[in-house]
Amino acid sequence: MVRENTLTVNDLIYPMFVTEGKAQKVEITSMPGCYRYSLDLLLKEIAEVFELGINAIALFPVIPENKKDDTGTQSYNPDGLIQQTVKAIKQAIPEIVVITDVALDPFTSHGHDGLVDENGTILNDPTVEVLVKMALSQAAAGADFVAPSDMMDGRIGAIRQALDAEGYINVGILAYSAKYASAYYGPFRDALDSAPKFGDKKTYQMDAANAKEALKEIELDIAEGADIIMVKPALAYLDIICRVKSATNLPVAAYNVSGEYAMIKAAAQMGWIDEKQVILESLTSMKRAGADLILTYFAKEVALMLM
Ligand SMILES: NCc1[nH]cc(CCC(=O)O)c1CC(=O)O
Ligand SMILES: [Mg+2]
Repeated sequence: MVRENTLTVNDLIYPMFVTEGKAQKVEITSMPGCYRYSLDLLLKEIAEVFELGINAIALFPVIPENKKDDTGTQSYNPDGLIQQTVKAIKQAIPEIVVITDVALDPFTSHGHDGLVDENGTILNDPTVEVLVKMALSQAAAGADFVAPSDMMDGRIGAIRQALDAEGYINVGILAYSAKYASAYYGPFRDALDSAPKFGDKKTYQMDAANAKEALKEIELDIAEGADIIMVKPALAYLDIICRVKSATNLPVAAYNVSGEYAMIKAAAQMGWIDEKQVILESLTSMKRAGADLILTYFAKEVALMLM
């Protein structure tokens, strides 16, 4: 009766990986229970999770090496993997909310989230121009939200302006506003073969030691038109979720990332923890910290647990 926070399936957004081809369901070694799906099987899985009450999915593409290049040109191909996938999902299940990732790393041969010069320096403004084209191509395909996970400065305002100018006034922006340069993304980068080929993402993702900086980042994205702001990762950043929640009335999302998922799976496989209880406790802690929405690879398992 006096419980203050209750995790529900409505809080969950399910990140899903799509790959080219047919009849593909390839498990991600470092993320047991997570798969790269080809579109035909992805649609079946989405129908299943929608039935379980999951109302929103976040899509991530697995792009073959031979389609990657230094400028991520496939990212804004109107007939690209993500664009085709969004169209097919909205045709099959129009009610499910489809959130697309806006960042160049799955599409660049170097694996960085943006364009880089010969010294490996990220080129913020030229990258924003490409991200705008990417977001427009996703909106044209039917995405409900575009989710810039790149951390370039000014990309939220530029994307908002471009979406509105092209008439996509109802396409929302889920901004990865406080995204840290985290080692917890390892398994995800395995899934997409997208680890940076040189250097790291510390020049554009945040320093894990900083909290006030997150408040500056969300302030900028809110002023630029973000509809939802995100803190990422989640479990080691509950204090950031809490500070951010107190600083805004916008919905706050938390991303329970691949490394957090993999750790629980590994400990559970060793028989060292009660997996279901640890999953529920971890996600409830994110809600307690202030998360209104949680992107989590546990979404389907939790939906089944909460039935
Ligand atoms: N920019 C791409 C992106 N979008 C989501 C994640 C990580 C998600 C996860 O680890 O679950 C990443 C990887 C990265 O920034 O390197
Ligand atoms: Mg920013």
